[in-house]
Amino acid sequence: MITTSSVRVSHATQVLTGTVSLPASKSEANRALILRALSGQEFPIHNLSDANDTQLLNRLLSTPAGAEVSAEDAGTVMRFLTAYYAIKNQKVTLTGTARMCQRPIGVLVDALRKLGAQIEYLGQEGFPPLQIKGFEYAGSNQLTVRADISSQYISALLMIAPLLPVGLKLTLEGKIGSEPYIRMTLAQMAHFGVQASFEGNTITVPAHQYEPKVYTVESDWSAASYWYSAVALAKEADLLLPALRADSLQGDSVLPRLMAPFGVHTQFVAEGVRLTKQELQEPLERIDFSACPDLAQTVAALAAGLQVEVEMTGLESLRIKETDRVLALQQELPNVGATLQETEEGVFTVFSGKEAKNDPSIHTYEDHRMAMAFAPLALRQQIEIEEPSVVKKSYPRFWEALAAVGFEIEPIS
Ligand SMILES: O=C(O)C1=C[C@@H](OP(=O)(O)O)[C@@H](O)[C@H](O)C1
Ligand SMILES: C=C(OP(=O)(O)O)C(=O)O
Repeated sequence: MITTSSVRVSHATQVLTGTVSLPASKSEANRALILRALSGQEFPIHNLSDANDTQLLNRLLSTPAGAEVSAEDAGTVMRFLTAYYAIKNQKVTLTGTARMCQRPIGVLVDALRKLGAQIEYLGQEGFPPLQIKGFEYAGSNQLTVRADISSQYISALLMIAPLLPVGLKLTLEGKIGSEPYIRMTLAQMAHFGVQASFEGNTITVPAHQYEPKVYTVESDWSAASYWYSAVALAKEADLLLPALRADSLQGDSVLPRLMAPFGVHTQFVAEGVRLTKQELQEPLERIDFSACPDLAQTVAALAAGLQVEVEMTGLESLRIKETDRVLALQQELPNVGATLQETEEGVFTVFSGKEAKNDPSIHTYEDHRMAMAFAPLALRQQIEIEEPSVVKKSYPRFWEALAAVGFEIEPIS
């Protein structure tokens, strides 16, 4: 783990070959951990992510909850534990980093209150920290929730729904953002014996006991995106990304299709995926990130590196993630010769090919994806990334993995 204030990243040959070490998906791992805890049984979860988000949730679930619990900067931990502690009738104060206390949670708290949870806000209404005081079933088995802010509220409610006396009928209102994450939740619930139905905008979950069953977490497709970007920016590349599957539960497994126009060829092999270079395809279409918001920064930085123009939509949820990611991109892209401008309502265009700074330094705003999205640009010019330890949220061995395929990583104090 690099803990210096920044790292200087470069690559002498721009040729990438070898096997990349990928973390396991923190999304899948954190669902598996919550579902195991809700099952009340012990069973192995293989390939548990070493991401801080997952290690943190694992610790919090395997020790009795103290009076105050911190979800740190992990959205899934904050949202999933709010529902978990409520249904388990555990009295805790749930807090997080300063940024976490600016990330809304009102939709989830309102829904849990309707089900019978007693939850109070200790600071600003609608935001952590929360005091969870107990649960007394209110008799309702139908809820309507907004689906256009964060899918994590919906996943949190779905996972506890089978423990309610008669299950739950959840109606989703508005545009459904991050939908593949909702489907991932339902697929993992089905793995543990709970079959929900998702028809139109209504999800029906029966009351049912989760059944113990070994679970193996897939590698993280969001983390794979930085390698797709690296391949697109390299002169030559042949990389193996282990333990990724074509039949993934992760929405970010759209990468083979998304990255083909940027010159990356994906081949599914027995061990995972093999990435090689192919011709850049023109023209690049407008890309909608509402189903895969975690890929937006990767694509914006890559467009800057390739000096192409890209139109991006579906960025609404980026404003309430680890940082305001739209603003962070707008502030940092000019360092590498690009801008991000809202060209129509809801449409953001990366304009590139402007003059990049010499030895640019990228501020990362306590956001792992800012660090990882910009790092592959080192294949085109030396780049400094500030606060490199931020990657520990999802990909603690990111810098080591870059070094293993020829990137020079120089820690700077
Ligand atoms: O459920 C999950 O595991 C996640 C859902 C997404 O968040 P939103 O639903 O808030 O968009 C995604 O950005 C996040 O990294 C992980
Ligand atoms: C948005 C993210 O995480 P979370 O919302 O779980 O903090 C992310 O990992 O990009």
